[in-house]
Amino acid sequence: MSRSTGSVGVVIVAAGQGTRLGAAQPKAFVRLAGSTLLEHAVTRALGAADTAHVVVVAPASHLVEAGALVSAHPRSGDVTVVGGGAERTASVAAGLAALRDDVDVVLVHDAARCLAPASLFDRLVEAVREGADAVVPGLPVADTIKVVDATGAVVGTPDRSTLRAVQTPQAFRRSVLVAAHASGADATDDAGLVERVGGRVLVIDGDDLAFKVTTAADLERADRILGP
Ligand SMILES: Nc1ccn([C@@H]2O[C@H](COP(=O)(O)OP(=O)(O)OP(=O)(O)O)[C@@H](O)[C@H]2O)c(=O)n1
Ligand SMILES: C[C@](O)(CO)[C@H](O)COP(=O)(O)O
Repeated sequence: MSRSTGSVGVVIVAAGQGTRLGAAQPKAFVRLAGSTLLEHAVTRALGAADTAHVVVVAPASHLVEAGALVSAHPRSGDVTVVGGGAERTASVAAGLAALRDDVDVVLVHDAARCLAPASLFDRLVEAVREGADAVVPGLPVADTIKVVDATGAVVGTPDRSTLRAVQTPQAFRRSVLVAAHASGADATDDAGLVERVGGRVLVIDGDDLAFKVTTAADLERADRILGP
């Protein structure tokens, strides 16, 4: 494994509708302590030590609004806004295609995990720089997990100590992620695509702040964390 020395790019996917949140606008454009989820995510991504380029993937209906939000950031020149797809995987692919040529370490991040701190980005980049192809943050699970069949009957109880609840950002050597996306495989996260093509994925300690805003209760949790 060789050390990576090129630039770091971050793809922030923000093109989902946020159906489960039920807001009047797409989730990334909902406000939290005065800023949108998207702005919180962009600020933290650009706050990471090595971030050179950020690609924001926005809904086609909100490209102008996303551009206006990004333009307020002092480093707006390092941010590109593109349109997303119908599925998260298609949105990530659109973001990947817009990364600068000199980027060789890519982090894929959900705008919905808007409080993931810059320090988490830094730890992931370091792990790729040390030679890993794909590195994701994960937390131990608190519940016992059952595997069930279509009837609801339990078919297994995995050893909980081997399980991790995986977050974003997820970090990759660019060539590895591009190849995984080109394979046409399907997965609920980018690490899953790499796994499908036989790649090795490393899990490092996640961060409680990287939780996903999915429901109104999650938004309230984020609001409480940011305080008055
Ligand atoms: N077509 C899509 C679907 C999702 N996402 C992004 O992927 C991240 C994780 O998705 P999730 O939290 O499930 O968001 P939504 O799909 O918007 O939520 P819901 O399923 O409630 O509609 C979010 O930042 C979302 O904006 C995206 O860019 N493009
Ligand atoms: C990428 C992800 O956030 C990792 O936990 C998750 O898989 C996204 O899933 P969703 O169904 O698109 O919310």
